[in-house]
Amino acid sequence: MTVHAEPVAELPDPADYGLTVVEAEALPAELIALVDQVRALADAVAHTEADPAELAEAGAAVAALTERLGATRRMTGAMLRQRHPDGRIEYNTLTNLVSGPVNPTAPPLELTEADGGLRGEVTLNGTYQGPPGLVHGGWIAAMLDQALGAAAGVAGMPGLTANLTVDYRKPTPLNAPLTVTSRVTGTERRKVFVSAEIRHNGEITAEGTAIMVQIALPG
Ligand SMILES: CCCCC/C=C\C/C=C\C/C=C\C/C=C\CCCC(=O)SCCNC(=O)CCNC(=O)[C@H](O)C(C)(C)COP(=O)(O)OP(=O)(O)OC[C@H]1O[C@@H](n2cnc3c(N)ncnc32)[C@H](O)[C@@H]1OP(=O)(O)O
Repeated sequence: MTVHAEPVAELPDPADYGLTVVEAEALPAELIALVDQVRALADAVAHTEADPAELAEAGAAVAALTERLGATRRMTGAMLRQRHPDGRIEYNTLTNLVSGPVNPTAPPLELTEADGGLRGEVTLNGTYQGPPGLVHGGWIAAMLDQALGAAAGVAGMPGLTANLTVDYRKPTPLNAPLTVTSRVTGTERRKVFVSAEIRHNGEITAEGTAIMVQIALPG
């Protein structure tokens, strides 16, 4: 494959695209803890057999909390900036569906640099269910897409997914540790070729490849 694309010398600052930037260390620990509580709440709601009176009471309590927390609201596209001790800077959308630290719908999947790419561990609860006891195929694709996009991003070539291919090799279990890995495999003009896998007990359950097209620099 011809290699033409160049990592951007310095990642574009999302503020130059008109986006709010939040420093990772500015996120209150209480917010992270609340997000975790809401994840557990979603799982409890999805599986509860509580009686109608208790459900009505819980619904009213949640509605009151929603109103209270909704009173102050960040912009939708806010970006998270992480400054690493070695000077590297990483950006992610704060409420990213797969790995946003303040999105209760996102599992706590943190991808960190390893073996020339990215690696992360995640255990998915029953709210990610497709077939009984198994992770939903659309969610598997979402996790692969994120790992693929983030691999291009940390390599200094952030872009949008133009094309995504997923192969489901084995059923991916719920409530079991999964490993997600990804890396850049090549570049051609603005195209960045990436590949990723999800493993359980060392065996690949799903793998994907994508073409990410590098975003245009502001201005
Ligand atoms: C807003 C930015 C804020 C600042 C950000 C700063 C830092 C961010 C850093 C890191 C971010 C980190 C992590 C993000 C992680 C994950 C996010 C998950 C990924 C997603 O969730 S992302 C959402 C879904 N995604 C879309 O919403 C894309 C919709 N789409 C489009 O926006 C356009 O479609 C686009 C831009 C893709 C291309 O449009 P375009 O006009 O720019 O480029 P063009 O068409 O000229 O194509 C150029 C070359 O790509 C080839 N090409 C194009 N399409 C192809 C296809 N389908 N298959 C095969 N090849 C294809 C052409 O053939 C040509 O190839 P060649 O060079 O060989 O001619």
